[in-house]
Amino acid sequence: MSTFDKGLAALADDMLATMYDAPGIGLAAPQVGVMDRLLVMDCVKEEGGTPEPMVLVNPQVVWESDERSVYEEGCLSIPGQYADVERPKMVRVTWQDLEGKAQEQEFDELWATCVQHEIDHLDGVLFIDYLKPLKRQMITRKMQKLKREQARE
Ligand SMILES: O=C(O)C[C@@H](Cc1ccccc1)[C@H](O)SCc1ccccc1
Ligand SMILES: [Zn+2]
Repeated sequence: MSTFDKGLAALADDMLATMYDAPGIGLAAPQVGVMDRLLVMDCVKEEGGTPEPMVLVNPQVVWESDERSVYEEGCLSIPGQYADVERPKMVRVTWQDLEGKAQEQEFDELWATCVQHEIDHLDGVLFIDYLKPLKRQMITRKMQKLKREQARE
C-alpha cells in the first residue's frame, strides 16, 4: 500500500477504536479533527452479532428513496442531546475502500440514518441543522454552557 493509504488505514483503525469505545455505530474523520473524506461504521445487524467494521473513503449518496423515516439521533460531538430527525429511509452509497477499490451498497433503516449522519459530518452538517430554529438554539446554548464549564475545570 502507498503511504497515503497507510495513513488512511491507521486513521481508520484509530477511529474504529474511538467509535467502539464511545460506544457508537458511526464516526466521521472531522469528528477527530481530520479533514479527510473518510467515515467508519459498524452495521452490526443484531445484538451481540459479529462486528462488521466498514471504512468508507469519499462516500457519495447516488440515490435516495422518496420514503422517509424518523430516528431519534444523537451525536458524539454533541453529547447528551437527542432529537427526531427525518431522512430518506433508504440510500445507495458509492465509496472507495482502503485498497482504493470502488464499492456500492444500499442502506436502509438505522444504517441509512447512520451513513447519512456521517456523510453530513464530512460536509460540516450536524443533525441539529435539521431542527426548528428554537430547538437548535436551545441545544447550541447548552453546548456553549457545557464548553464554558469544561474550560473552567
Ligand atoms: O456522532 C456520530 O457521528 C456518531 C453517531 C452516529 C449516529 C447518530 C444517529 C443515528 C445513528 C448513528 C452516534 O453517536 S452513534 C451512537 C448510536 C448508537 C446506537 C444507535 C444510534 C446511535
Ligand atoms: Zn454525529
